[in-house]
Amino acid sequence: MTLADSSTLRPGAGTTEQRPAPLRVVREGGTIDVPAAERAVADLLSALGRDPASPHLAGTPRRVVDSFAEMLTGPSFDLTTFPNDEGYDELVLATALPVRSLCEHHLLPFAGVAHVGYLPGDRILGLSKLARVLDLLARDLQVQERLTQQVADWLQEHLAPRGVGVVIEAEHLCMSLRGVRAAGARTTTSALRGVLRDDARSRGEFLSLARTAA
Ligand SMILES: Nc1nc2c(ncn2[C@@H]2O[C@H](COP(=O)(O)OP(=O)(O)OP(=O)(O)O)[C@@H](O)[C@H]2O)c(=O)[nH]1
Ligand SMILES: [Zn+2]
Repeated sequence: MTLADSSTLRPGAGTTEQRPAPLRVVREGGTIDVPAAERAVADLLSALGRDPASPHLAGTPRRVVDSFAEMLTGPSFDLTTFPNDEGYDELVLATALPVRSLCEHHLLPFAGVAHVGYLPGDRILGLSKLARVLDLLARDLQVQERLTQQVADWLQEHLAPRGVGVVIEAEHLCMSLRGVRAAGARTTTSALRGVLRDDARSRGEFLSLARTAA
């Protein structure tokens, strides 16, 4: 199935100097050809030696395509920001945000938590939007490293904070349920930008808070 790459998330039009409109975060393209996808799942069942016409499997192509559609498309939202009138200049950190994504190698889920923080510049972000950006970028065929970097780069570009930090800890079913079967193994990735990357004290504070939250 074809979905637009996460890099096609883009702001909507319309900002003014005095009262910026929120950026509309949308996903371009990525329409799923449902009948073709259902045929492909039925073909896969046949190729695996199963009878897709059996009463037990008759609804399976539809359910599989519904599941992929849910995991690969996400709702648009407004990236609401507020002026940082009080000049808040310490870390804003959201911890234990749920992450669910699909490994692009095996089409199996990986899931865990993310800790996403930023050092505000001129604007602060509606807190829920950290989770929404993460969720939308995660609804894709991914590797954990790319997802981690995409969240950091996207926030750096659209919020223009002084720094961004993202840590993701996840379990990959392709690694725990099959293959090497390392049940319970977790993978940690991080992406740091701006002051959180360049300043040792800020970097240490962010990583230690993220570690405490783990
Ligand atoms: N770097 C990275 N690798 C991943 C991620 N998700 C899955 N993989 C790995 O992708 C690799 C694919 O390797 P292959 O050797 O082609 O696949 P495979 O034969 O199924 O490998 P095994 O999983 O070792 O059985 C595996 O090592 C997976 O563990 C991810 O998010 N990041
Ligand atoms: Zn995998």
